[in-house]
Amino acid sequence: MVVFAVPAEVAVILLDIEGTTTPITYVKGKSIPRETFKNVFLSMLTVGLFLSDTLFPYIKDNVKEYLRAHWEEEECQQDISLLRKQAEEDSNLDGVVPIPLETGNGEDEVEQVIQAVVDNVHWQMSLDRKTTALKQLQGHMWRAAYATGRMKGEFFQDVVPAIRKWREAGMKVYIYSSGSVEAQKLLFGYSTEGDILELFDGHFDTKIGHKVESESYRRIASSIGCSTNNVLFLTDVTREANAAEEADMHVAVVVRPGNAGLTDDEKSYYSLITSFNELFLPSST
Ligand SMILES: CSCCC(=O)C(=O)COP(=O)(O)O
Ligand SMILES: [Mg+2]
Repeated sequence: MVVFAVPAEVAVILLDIEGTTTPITYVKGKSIPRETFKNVFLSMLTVGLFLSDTLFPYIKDNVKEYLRAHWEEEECQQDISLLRKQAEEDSNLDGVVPIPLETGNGEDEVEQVIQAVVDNVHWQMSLDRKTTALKQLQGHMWRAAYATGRMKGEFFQDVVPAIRKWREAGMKVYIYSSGSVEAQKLLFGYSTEGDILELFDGHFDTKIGHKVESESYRRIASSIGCSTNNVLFLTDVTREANAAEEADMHVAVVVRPGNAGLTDDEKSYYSLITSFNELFLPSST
């Protein structure tokens, strides 16, 4: 087993979600050929099993219905204002879908605005954008899906036992994901392992800054009340690892089944782990 020796100055472990604690297939869905899907689906029905939904496909399939059902609510209107503002900022990007203002001109107009929001969300998701506006709407949509048990957070099997061990060793554990803090709390609060929110000392999302900008990692350390070199950041994305390292955090790149491949240069430059069990804490001697 490869071992990553955690430097003695590290007191905080900061975790990414997608590709680090949680399979990418749970976030983005599985691309299964139609025929295979039909067969799997039929055999699941036969044995009375049903898979829980995965995050992004749920949004794509349900966004229109959600907007229609929640249109009059303040929270939904705030989400749309934020998406509209983001679309204005994106006006120079190829394929952007602007979101018109509603002027109170009847149901047809509402349907047109809803369709624009749906198209904008689909466009952003096709590019896997991590805008705060998109992530905020997604978080609100997942709330009902988790609460009804239609969705349950999933983790690689080493994740929860390792975090418990780190905490027993005195480490603080935080999450930093592009998913909104609300969405993070749903994932860990309604999971296949039950409610495990108590395992985390706090959560950060893109409101603190984007994950590929080093300033975000300085802000996180300052918000935790420690120096950046007291933090070890675990992520599957080397651009994020690079930004954290630039801010003087320690980093290890997590290699999981289904993650994007790394170049030879990335493989030789970064410390790589394939399981949280490969972290060796100073106190575990
Ligand atoms: C609460 S998890 C939602 C996942 C998500 O929306 C996402 O964009 C994943 O980003 P990450 O920063 O965890 O890789
Ligand atoms: Mg990730």
